[in-house]
Amino acid sequence: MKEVTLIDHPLIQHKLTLMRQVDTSTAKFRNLLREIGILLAYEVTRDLPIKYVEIKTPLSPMSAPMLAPEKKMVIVSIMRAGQGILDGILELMPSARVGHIGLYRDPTTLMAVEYYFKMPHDIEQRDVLIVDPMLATGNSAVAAVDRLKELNPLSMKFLCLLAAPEGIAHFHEQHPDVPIYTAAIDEYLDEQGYIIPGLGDAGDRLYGTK
Ligand SMILES: O=P(O)(O)OC[C@H]1O[C@H](OP(=O)(O)OP(=O)(O)O)[C@H](O)[C@@H]1O
Ligand SMILES: O=c1cc[nH]c(=O)[nH]1
Ligand SMILES: [Mg+2]
Repeated sequence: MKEVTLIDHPLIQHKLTLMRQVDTSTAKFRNLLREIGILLAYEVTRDLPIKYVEIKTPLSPMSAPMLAPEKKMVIVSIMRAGQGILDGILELMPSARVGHIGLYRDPTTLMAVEYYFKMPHDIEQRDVLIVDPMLATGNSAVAAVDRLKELNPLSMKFLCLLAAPEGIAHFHEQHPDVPIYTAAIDEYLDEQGYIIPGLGDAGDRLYGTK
């Protein structure tokens, strides 16, 4: 399949530019990521199926669309930085089930190291939306999908804010069946595996740890 969807809505682009700026505070960065999470979730759920139900307005009966109840989703956040997008998505979909996978990049090998994994028990009956603001080398996203595939969910999508071409290529090579949604594709990775121009270390900027 090998799909990349660029979600380049003007509101998202504007907010992303504010996030990238070096002097944007932790509080502003956090709020912008939450707001972008809402907008991204709106776009990425565009294909959710609907069902018609009979309702009454104050003036008339009608057959009206609602989300099909059998279409069950789980949002999987790659910690830490995924939590920032997750907060926005949950504002839009407050009853969504949530899974967490804790991964950090080893700074020398740039490989993902797992430290936490907790998913809803019925994930094999659900469609998974994995969220992480950054797709850099792609090692974290690939590791998350590797782990989730062991649990056999119905489908998976990967949603991020910024992707590097190298990360997209690596992810496509390993998981051509999982579509990527991103708000921007940047230029390249530097020697430390940071996205250029990027926004820096998303987790550190979100939580003020640097
Ligand atoms: O594509 P990759 O090269 O794997 O890089 C992307 C990963 O790096 C960041 O997490 P980080 O390891 O910094 O952990 P953190 O969120 O706890 O800061 C980011 O949130 C991704 O998970
Ligand atoms: O640029 C990058 C690359 C990986 N992780 C980040 O948070 N930022
Ligand atoms: Mg980090």
